[in-house]
Amino acid sequence: MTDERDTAVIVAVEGIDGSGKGTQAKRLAEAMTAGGVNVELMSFPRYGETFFGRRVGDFLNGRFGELSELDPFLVSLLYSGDRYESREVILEKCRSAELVIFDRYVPSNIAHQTAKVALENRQELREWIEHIEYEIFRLPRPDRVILLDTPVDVSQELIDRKEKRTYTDQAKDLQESNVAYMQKVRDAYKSLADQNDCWSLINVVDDGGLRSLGAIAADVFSIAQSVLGRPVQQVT
Ligand SMILES: Nc1ncnc2c1ncn2[C@@H]1O[C@H](COP(=O)(O)OP(=O)(O)OP(=O)(O)O)[C@@H](O)[C@H]1O
Ligand SMILES: Cc1cn([C@H]2C[C@H](O)[C@@H](COP(=O)(O)O)O2)c(=O)[nH]c1=O
Repeated sequence: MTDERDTAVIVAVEGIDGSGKGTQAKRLAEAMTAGGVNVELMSFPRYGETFFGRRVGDFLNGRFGELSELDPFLVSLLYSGDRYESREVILEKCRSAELVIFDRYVPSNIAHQTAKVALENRQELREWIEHIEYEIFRLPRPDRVILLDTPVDVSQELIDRKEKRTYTDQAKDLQESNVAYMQKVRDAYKSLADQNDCWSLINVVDDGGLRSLGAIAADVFSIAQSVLGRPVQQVT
């Protein structure tokens, strides 16, 4: 048995840095709570809360070297370690809530690390990460992954709007400042969404430019509601 989840439906909100994940995950939690759903929200990495989370912060501040110098197979372990240390908290939330929302989860590790390797090595790295996180660490799999698909130039502007982060004094960390890398991550995310039935893609930008937070939130709510399998009243 690899999945010790009890009853909670797990939704992971994903996307490149600055795509609005934190904002939309929080809005979804608030809207579902207002509609009477018992919700738990968790964000990864847990920078200040776990040993590995602090090491992720070190990595993103460049302590271990430049992106190109670091093997993504090994980098992925920092993030997996953060979730492994959080395993009891995750399982407790899955036992107590009806809906657990993750602002980034295992798919972030798959998209970000596979974007750093050649196309022919991606499948191996993806299976590596899934084996470690879901089989060895026995973390629950998400029921639905919601991808907020955002052009990199737009996400770069949105990162600039972010408040100061706890793990870095820099406006953009090691990965965020690398636009070419972020484009590869976007492509990796889109290809994962194409390949997996449990992924839903939401466009953050349309012909009119950046969509409003409310319009995107309505899409996110509708997907989460369908996974929950019951109507939830939307309190405005
Ligand atoms: N559709 C939008 N319209 C206007 N502002 C937005 C939109 N989406 C996000 N923002 C703003 O952009 C900034 C970044 O959003 P947010 O922190 O939610 O992104 P994120 O994907 O969680 O970023 P990261 O991965 O770097 O943590 C915030 O100030 C947020 O309010
Ligand atoms: C959870 C997780 C994250 N990452 C990457 C994605 C981002 O570049 C950073 C986290 O930055 P944020 O501003 O706090 O969202 O780390 C990853 O590669 N693997 C993961 O599991």
